Amino acid sequence: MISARQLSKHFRGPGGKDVVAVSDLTMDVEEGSLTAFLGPNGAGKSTSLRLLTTLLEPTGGSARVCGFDIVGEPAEVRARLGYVGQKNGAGMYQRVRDELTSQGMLYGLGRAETRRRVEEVVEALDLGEVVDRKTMQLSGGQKRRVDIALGLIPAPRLLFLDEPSTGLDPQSRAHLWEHILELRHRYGMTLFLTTHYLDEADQFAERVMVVDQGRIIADDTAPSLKANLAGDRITLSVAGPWDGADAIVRRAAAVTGVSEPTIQATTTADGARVVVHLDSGDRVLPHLIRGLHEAGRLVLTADLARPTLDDVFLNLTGRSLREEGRHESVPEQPQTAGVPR
Ligand SMILES: Nc1ncnc2c1ncn2[C@@H]1O[C@H](COP(=O)(O)OP(=O)(O)OP(=O)(O)O)[C@@H](O)[C@H]1O
Repeated sequence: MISARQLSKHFRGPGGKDVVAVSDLTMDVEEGSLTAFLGPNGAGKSTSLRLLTTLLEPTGGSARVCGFDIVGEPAEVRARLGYVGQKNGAGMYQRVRDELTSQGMLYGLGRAETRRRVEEVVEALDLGEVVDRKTMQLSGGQKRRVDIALGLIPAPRLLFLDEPSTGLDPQSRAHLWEHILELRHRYGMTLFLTTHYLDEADQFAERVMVVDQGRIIADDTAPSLKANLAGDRITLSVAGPWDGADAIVRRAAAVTGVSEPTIQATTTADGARVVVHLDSGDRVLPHLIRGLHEAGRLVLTADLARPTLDDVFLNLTGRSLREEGRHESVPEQPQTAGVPR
C-alpha cells in the first residue's frame, strides 16, 4: 500500500540553515494495517505524511502509494487516499452537511453519489445530531470527527490522520478512537497516523514506528519494541545497608534463566533503594524476595514496572517522550481535510 525508499525532505530554516525534516525514510506498509508514527514535536512526522500524500515534493528518494509514484503520478495517488491534517480542515461558517457535500463535488463524485457518501459518513461517525449545525458551533471532538468525515468522503482505501486526537479531552479521545476502529472494521481501510500519545500507539496500532530527528529509529509491534528495547524494572526498598546483595539478585535472575540484570543501589535514611533492570521481572521477583529473606535482609517494599513505549524511546534516545515540550511549529500552508484531485 505504501512503499518508500530513502525518502527525504530538507527545508531552508531560519538564516538559510538546512533543516532535515525527513531523512532516509524507507518502509513498506501493508494493506489493511494500522500503523502509528510516534515521535516528539519536530521529529518529521507531519512532513512524512505530507510527502506521502503528495502535498510536498521530496528532496530525495522515492515512494509509491496505492501503486503510484508520489512525484510522477500525484493525481493517481491523491485520488486514492484521504488525508486529515493537524488543523481543522472544516470551514467554520458552513453547515456540516454543506461542507461534506462540497467535498464530494470537489472530488467529482456527482450529486447522487455525494449524497449517498454524505449519509454514509454521517452515520459512520455518528454525526447525525450535528449535521445541520455550523462547524463553529461544535465541540473539539465533534469538529475532529467532521474532519475525518471529510477525509472519508471519497471512500479512500488509505487514510492518513495527522494527530487525530491531539487537544481533545480523554473522553473525546476515547470516543474518537472508537470511531476510528469502527471505520477500519467497516471499510477494511489502511490507516496511517501520527501521534504524540504513547498509550494510543501502544493500544491501537499493530505497528509502531518511532521517529526522531527525521529518522525511523525503531519499527515493530508495541509488545516487541517493549520486550526487545526496554526491560522490566524492579524497585525494592530494603532495611539496612545493601552491601554485597547484588549476588542475590544475580542468583534469582540466573535460576529463572534471565541474563544480565543491571543493578543500581542508593543509600536511603532507613536502608537502601535498589533498582534492577531485567527481562521477565514477574518471574524473577518471587525468587529475589525469597533470596533476600533467606539472607536475612528485610524487604520493605517491592514494585515491578513493565516497560512502556516511553521507556523504549528513552533507551533509544536518552530522552523521555513525555518530557519533550511542545514548541510552535513553523507556519504551514492551510490544510484541507481531503486531497482534491
Ligand atoms: N515549511 C517548513 N519550513 C522550514 N522548516 C520546516 C517546515 N515544515 C517543517 N519544518 C521543520 O521540519 C522539522 C520536522 O517538522 P514536522 O512538522 O514534520 O515534525 P512533527 O514530527 O510533525 O512535529 P509535530 O509533532 O510538532 O507536528 C521541524 O524541525 C520543523 O521545524
